[in-house]
Amino acid sequence: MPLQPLPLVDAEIALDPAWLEATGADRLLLELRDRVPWEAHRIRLFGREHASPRLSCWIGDPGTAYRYSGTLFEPRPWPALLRPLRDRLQNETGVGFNSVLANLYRDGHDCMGWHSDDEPELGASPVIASVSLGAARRFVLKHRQTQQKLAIALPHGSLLLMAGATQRHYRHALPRTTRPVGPRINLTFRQIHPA
Ligand SMILES: O=C(O)CCC(=O)C(=O)O
Ligand SMILES: [Fe+2]
Repeated sequence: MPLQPLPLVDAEIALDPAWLEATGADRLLLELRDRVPWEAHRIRLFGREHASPRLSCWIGDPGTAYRYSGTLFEPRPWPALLRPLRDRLQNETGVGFNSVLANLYRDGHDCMGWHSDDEPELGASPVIASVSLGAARRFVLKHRQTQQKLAIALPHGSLLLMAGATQRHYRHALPRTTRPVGPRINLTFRQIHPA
């Protein structure tokens, strides 16, 4: 299924709900869960350090260190099973992704707060390719000025592409849920421009 553009002012965003076929997505979910060196990153919020409410791993080519929530993360090497995904994304988008932030949301308590992926090393108009595996969760975008909101379910095997001015005008979040949900892995492929 092709990427479908989502109607949202000041944004360039598109979704393919079934970018990966189901068995490939199943295998990726299980293997990533076992093989990625998941860490509880420390994040700084209002001057205090907390363990972030999810597990993460920063993966990338040498030279793609990433400053995020006040901490500098050195990249872990690419696991072999992510290379075909990165190559396919590069072929389909023309973007040379050199890094990926992997997040593991163990259950509905795990979440991600409001933010934009607008760190300077991502450049002026970052292209973010977000692949979701496992439990479908609600992803929410909110316009910085108008507060206009869009909520999208991100199903197993989906690809969400954010580009253009999306990060400038919108913040996004993955809210907590009280619904009983299984684990979810999200991969946000990025292009870091080394300083
Ligand atoms: O888990 C998601 O779908 C969102 C992840 C995200 O926003 C990020 O990694 O910056
Ligand atoms: Fe993000």
